[in-house]
Amino acid sequence: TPNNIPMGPLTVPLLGNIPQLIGRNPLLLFRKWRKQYGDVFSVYMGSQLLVVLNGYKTIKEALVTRGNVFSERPHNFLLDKINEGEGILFASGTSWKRQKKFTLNCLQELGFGCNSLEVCIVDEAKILIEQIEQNSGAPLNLKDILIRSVSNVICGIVFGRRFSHEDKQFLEVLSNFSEDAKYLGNASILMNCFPFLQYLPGDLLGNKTILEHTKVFQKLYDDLYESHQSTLDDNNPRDFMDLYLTEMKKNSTLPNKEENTYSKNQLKALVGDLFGAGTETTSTTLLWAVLYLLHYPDVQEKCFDEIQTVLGMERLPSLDDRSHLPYCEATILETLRIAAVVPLALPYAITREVYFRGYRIPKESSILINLDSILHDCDIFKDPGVFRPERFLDSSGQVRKPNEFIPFSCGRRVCIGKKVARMELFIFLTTMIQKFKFFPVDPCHLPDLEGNLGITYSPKYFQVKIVRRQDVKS
Ligand code: HEM
Repeated sequence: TPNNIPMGPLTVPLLGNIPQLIGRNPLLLFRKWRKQYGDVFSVYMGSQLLVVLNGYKTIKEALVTRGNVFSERPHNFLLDKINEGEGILFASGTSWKRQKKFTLNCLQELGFGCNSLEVCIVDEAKILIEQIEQNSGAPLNLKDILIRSVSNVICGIVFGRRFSHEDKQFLEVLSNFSEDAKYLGNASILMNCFPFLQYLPGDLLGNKTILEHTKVFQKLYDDLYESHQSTLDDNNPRDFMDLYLTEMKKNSTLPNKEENTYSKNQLKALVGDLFGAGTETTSTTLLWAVLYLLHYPDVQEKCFDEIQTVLGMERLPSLDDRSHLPYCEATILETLRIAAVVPLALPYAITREVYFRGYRIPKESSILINLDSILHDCDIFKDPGVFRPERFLDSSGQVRKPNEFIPFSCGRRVCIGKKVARMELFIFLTTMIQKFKFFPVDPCHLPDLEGNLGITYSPKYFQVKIVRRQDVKS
């Protein structure tokens, strides 16, 4: 290729590879292009070069061995407008490093991996069960209920409170986040390549809707910010917001203003990131789990039998049960693998020219980390399209995770929420399986296993019939 840039499919003038991608599942195309062009290939969105990295060795070499080069995010037209480069998800440089480190420490302090967060998740699981019970036996859109439960866990961490499933403001923010996640992937990529699209009449790409939604979130955030400010006790932090406000106060006395990366706007961006990154991902994984259980009823029964043997029907699952429920754990791992909920991680940027695996990657190129290429690699996971939890069990029935299993990515940008996500997935899923049995609404037409790619890869809309275990006729 000219100038030793990675090879890739033929491009159309001005549009690059957009015509091949429109209306198709990019993940399937990327699988095909990997076979044709190898583990490092190029795709053009307009004139913008995206280098797609595939396979465990290549991705690990980039994100871990050369993590100093592969750790920045590209400018994103929409998110720059919303977050002004602050927060974690789409921030870069010193500000990102400080905010990520601080957030990780806070999450640790607030009970990541220890009891208080677990209590919050178990309480939320009880409410989830009540919500499902109200609709037992009728076709149900489980997605909305799951989003409310999962985001209440984030609310507990960030604001120290939960919201009722009927709270109008809460419901509006959640429905906005869901809609934004659908639009964000396509809208922001296209708008980055063709900024003039923002001036088109109407709102074909959803950019105007997304910006409108930020106002609703801003109102909720402002209310909670004020109430935290007025009741703050530096010595008794109640939640993430309190910890941040205390740190902000400390930093405001720094003589060198450049050093201070703590601000009200920065906090708003962080809260938005924790919601955005923590809610859609985890609830979508749970939804995929239910969808796969509909397709693989034997797996559902094995999980139920294991739970019944270890816990019975009454005692609710807790994190201590994880090691005693290896088949359930393996089912969660298999869902994280097969669903690949964040299949292309988040885009990376190269801020200077880089030589990688013999190729030249020009400055300002974007990099896509194709996690799907690992999680569906048939050399690592035999028959990758088959849902088989046993692949995560060793010969003695204990959980076994290969190093290549990285649904949360790796290196400096690794997901900060992977512990909390794993806790939620375990408690929510095992509690639901203990109490209910999932049935397809129409046994002759199971919901589609091919999903939609936005920022996450999510199932197409489906309903499920959920029946209380005690009401199931054997
Ligand atoms: C099943 C659930 C989840 C999955 C599969 C998942 C996966 C990922 C992936 C693949 C990335 C991209 C890393 C990269 O760019 O290389 C990421 C980033 C991130 N995740 Fe998660 N995540 C999940 C849940 C959560 C939760 C619960 C939180 C918050 C509590 C969270 C917070 C974040 C943040 C803040 C980042 C950005 C990290 C950075 O840019 O430095 N995630 N996640």
